Amino acid sequence: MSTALGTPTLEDTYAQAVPDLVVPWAAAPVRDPQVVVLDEELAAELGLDPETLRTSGLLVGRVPEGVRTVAQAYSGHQFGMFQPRLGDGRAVLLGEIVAPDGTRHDLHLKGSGRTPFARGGDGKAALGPMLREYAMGAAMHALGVPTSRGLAVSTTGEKVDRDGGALPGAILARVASSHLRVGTFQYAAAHEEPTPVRALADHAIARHYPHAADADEPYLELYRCVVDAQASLVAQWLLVGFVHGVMNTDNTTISGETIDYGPCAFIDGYDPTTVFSSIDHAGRYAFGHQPMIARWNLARLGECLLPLIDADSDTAIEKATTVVQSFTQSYDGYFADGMAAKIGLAEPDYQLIADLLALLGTEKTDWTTFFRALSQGTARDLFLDREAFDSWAARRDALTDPAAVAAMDRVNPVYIPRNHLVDEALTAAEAGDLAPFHELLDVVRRPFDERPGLERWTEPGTGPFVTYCGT
Ligand SMILES: Nc1ncnc2c1ncn2[C@@H]1O[C@H](COP(=O)(O)OP(=O)(O)OP(=O)(O)O)[C@@H](O)[C@H]1O
Ligand SMILES: [Mg+2]
Repeated sequence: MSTALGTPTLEDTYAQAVPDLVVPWAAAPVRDPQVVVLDEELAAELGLDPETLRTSGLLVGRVPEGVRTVAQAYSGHQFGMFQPRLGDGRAVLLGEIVAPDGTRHDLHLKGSGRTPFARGGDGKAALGPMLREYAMGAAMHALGVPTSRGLAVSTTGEKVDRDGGALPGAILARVASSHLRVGTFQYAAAHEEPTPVRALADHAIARHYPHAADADEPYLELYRCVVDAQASLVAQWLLVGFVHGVMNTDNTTISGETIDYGPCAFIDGYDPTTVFSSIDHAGRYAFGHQPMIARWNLARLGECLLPLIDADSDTAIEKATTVVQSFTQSYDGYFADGMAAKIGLAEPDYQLIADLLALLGTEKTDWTTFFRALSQGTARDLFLDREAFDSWAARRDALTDPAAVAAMDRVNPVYIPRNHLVDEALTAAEAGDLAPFHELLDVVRRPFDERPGLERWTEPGTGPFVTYCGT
């Protein structure tokens, strides 16, 4: 069913394809909605009129009659422990929008009230974390990393209780190419009847990897595609210095987009052991662990697909194992290609890259600053042990013509959302001052152009490097 809604039309192909994986559910009514930020560029990409969006109430869940909004079921491994029933506890899927360019996008609300999946939660979200998700999605998009994106954040006029304090409540309207997660497959597989993994897999193929439908082994091809998309995604995270923070299987997408910006942050100094989340005591989701964890999560997806991959279970395991093992090689290739571009090489040199990482790790050199300094010829000044840098640099047979230097500057950002400045902007926003948040957005939306007056955005924080884990 699709329903006209002024300009946009909300479709529900997901709910139709897998009705057992959704619960019809409406967003809770909002007393006093105020749109705090709206991404007009994203609205335009979707063919939506910003003014209609601001006034129609759609951004807090007011949909025209006949639109069937749903909460989606999913399971997940959280910090390695399987939780059979998670799902949208505080979210609803409003529907799918087909943009003028023909691409399909979910429009989803986060913080829109309790659903049957809420368990103990209040169904709400606080303004700070929703603004964090909005800003991080905008930053990642500007950096060219596949991501879900905030369309808008609205305050609800109500307070939410967090850590004993009352914070402004908010709803994030989020756009993603879908909300299919590894955890969605886990839910379908764990609840055999009547939730068909096959129908879910067919929907995923049609939506994200249509060529797989024509492959000899469509479900194996689907698996291959997801493994490859995640290998590419996680390589891009490491290349920009991003730590997701909660890489549970329910936060791992089938599309290969980044989703759920909780306790996430960008590193300052290079240190693979960096952990930002205050709840990640064992460092499971540390910066340098992310490729290994992605592969672990993808193995969980493979388990769900086994019955579709081959009727003989040994054969299915053998085929799926080959695919998940290919993650490492794919990841290494994406990462090495990306590093070659960052340091101005025509071809990856694995040893040179490994030695650079060791060098940067020794002094915890600022990851973002280093690569821009390298193209400017000032990287040496960043090191205490300059001879160590000199001997590495002497081995680097870099491209030196101006076009090559400019190409480096197109992949190495000047500005990232430095964690201490993000926290500063969110604290101000929660106190009613949005100016620092708008500055943050302005900075991260143009990450590659150096601009005067933004020097403090290139300075690392002084720690402690823990993001607040508020929701
Ligand atoms: N305040 C809350 N009320 C109800 N359920 C919640 C609340 N906070 C989190 N949950 C649920 O806990 C689970 C894990 O939460 P997590 O923080 O990963 O997801 P999320 O951030 O709410 O959503 P998403 O993954 O879509 O970005 C999900 O099932 C989520 O819906
Ligand atoms: Mg989540």
